[in-house]
Amino acid sequence: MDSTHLLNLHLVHKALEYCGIDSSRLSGLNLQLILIAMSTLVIAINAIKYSTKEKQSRAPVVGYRTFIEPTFVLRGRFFQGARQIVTDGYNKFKDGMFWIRRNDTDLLVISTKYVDELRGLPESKASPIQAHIRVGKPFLNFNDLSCRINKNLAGKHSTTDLFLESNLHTRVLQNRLTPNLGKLFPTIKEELDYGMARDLPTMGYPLTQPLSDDESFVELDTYKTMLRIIARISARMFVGLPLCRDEEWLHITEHYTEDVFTTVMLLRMLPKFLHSLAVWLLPSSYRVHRNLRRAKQIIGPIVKERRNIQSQAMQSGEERNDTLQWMMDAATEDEGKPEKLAHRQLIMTLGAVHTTTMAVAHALFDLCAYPEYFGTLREEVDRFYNTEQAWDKSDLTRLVKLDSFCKESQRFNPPAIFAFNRVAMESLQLSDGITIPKGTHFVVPSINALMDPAIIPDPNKFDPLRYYRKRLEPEEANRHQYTMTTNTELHFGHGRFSCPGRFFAAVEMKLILSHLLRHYELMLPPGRERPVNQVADDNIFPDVNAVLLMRRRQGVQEMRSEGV
Ligand code: HEM
Repeated sequence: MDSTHLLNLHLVHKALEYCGIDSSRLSGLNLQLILIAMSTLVIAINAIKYSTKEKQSRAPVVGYRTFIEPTFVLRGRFFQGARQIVTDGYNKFKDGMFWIRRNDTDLLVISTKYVDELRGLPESKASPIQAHIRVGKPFLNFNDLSCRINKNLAGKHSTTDLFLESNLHTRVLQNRLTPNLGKLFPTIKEELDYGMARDLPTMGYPLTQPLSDDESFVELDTYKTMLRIIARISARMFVGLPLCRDEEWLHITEHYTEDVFTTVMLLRMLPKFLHSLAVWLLPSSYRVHRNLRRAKQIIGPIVKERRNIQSQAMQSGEERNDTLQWMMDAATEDEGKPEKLAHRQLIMTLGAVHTTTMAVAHALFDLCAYPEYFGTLREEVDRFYNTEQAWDKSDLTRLVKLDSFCKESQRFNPPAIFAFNRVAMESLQLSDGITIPKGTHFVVPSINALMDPAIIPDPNKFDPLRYYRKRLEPEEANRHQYTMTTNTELHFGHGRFSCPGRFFAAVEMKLILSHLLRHYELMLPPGRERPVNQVADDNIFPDVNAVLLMRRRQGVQEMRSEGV
């Protein structure tokens, strides 16, 4: 009799003793029969459990290299290798579901075919906020999957948990900022001009000096310069003058997001029970809290002063058109507390500034990597500049080639591998009978959908005018725009909770690109290729250190007195 068999018999003895049966009175054969019966029972119980489990739970886990690869190794590999792992899963299960293991959590990746039936669900059923913000509980509760999930932004540990309290900022972006973009256009452009004149490395804009043929190229620190310009424009919309030109405020808004992300990425590497301790030790977390404290000190008095002026017989003098004022107007008593309004300014900045900067940086890198498109885009931009009529937002919507370029650049360089992050707040029954259990964090592989030849022809070709060409068909003229979302074009989300700031982002982006196209020559440094994107888990970033070369463009005639 081998040692395993002995051990089994010993366990049978113990089990029988535990049940109050005197096992010494049973023969060896009986014991073996009992052993077989117990094993059969265990197998049967498991088989019943498996067959009655909801179909979804059987979704396969992708990424393991071999069946003996430890899960912590797979999670570690996901940090840099997410794209390949998800692509492998997509290629095998694109019409179904599969699990991926991230350092902090498991995500259920679902087919794009489910997006249409899920996109209208309310927060109480499929919650994006829970998926982005909430922090999982440190200890497991096997009855509630959500306890095992640490959400994308680690909630209170990164100070983003204010999102959970209410959606005041989203209401304001949807109801005030987006509908007023036309009216706000001159203000946006004024801030853009101010930023371009101050922050670009080539001075001399507006073109006061004649250009010489041999004017040399200078380096453009692409990401950092665009970040500053976009932080300025966002601040002008969010808090208005004079704070939007305050160096400390701009610094806070630029760095809050960076430090939140650094904190979140570091926390993901640690077990959850260490998070509360780690946030006290991480320098990035310290900076998050310091910037938040300072933001409250800065915004608090402004809110009080504005309220004082308003209460003095509503004589505010000029109408304030910024999100701080709109939030003050729309807030409930609790939402309107000065420290909460300050906090919300930073939360909104978190959604607005780096996302748009990344998109602009990617577009500039793509422009320089495909310089053959400079001519086509410049021709379109110049046509609009070379008229005497004043610029407005509708001019931007007529920049259809530039719009198409932005969309194609985003297709190749989205902000993340996944979109449509949701947590099932209750069991979700899908139309094909599959269930997503309560508490599951699910996502859609948006990057793969837009690289799938079944969805988009010749997907690996960078074709910046593909959407422009589609729009030449009369019935398609108003479709395929940068800001439009569908169940396969998900980089701004889709449906009820799609990005409320994307129309503002598109205005900023097209203004910046058309300004640069109009006034400057840009190129990659000789011998360099397009800067390679960086990845961290499912996030995708442009190379923040990559430089481009730029110089003023020759022979540009300014028709407009304001010198756009
Ligand atoms: C190119 C730039 C941008 C990209 C790629 C982007 C992308 C996204 C995505 C993917 C979502 C999640 C949608 C979902 O859950 O399904 C989102 C949400 C959000 N975005 Fe943007 N965004 C951009 C610019 C902006 C700007 C400029 C603002 C502010 C003015 C903004 C404010 C927000 C807010 C507040 C949310 C949360 C909405 C909610 O769940 O209530 N975003 N964005």
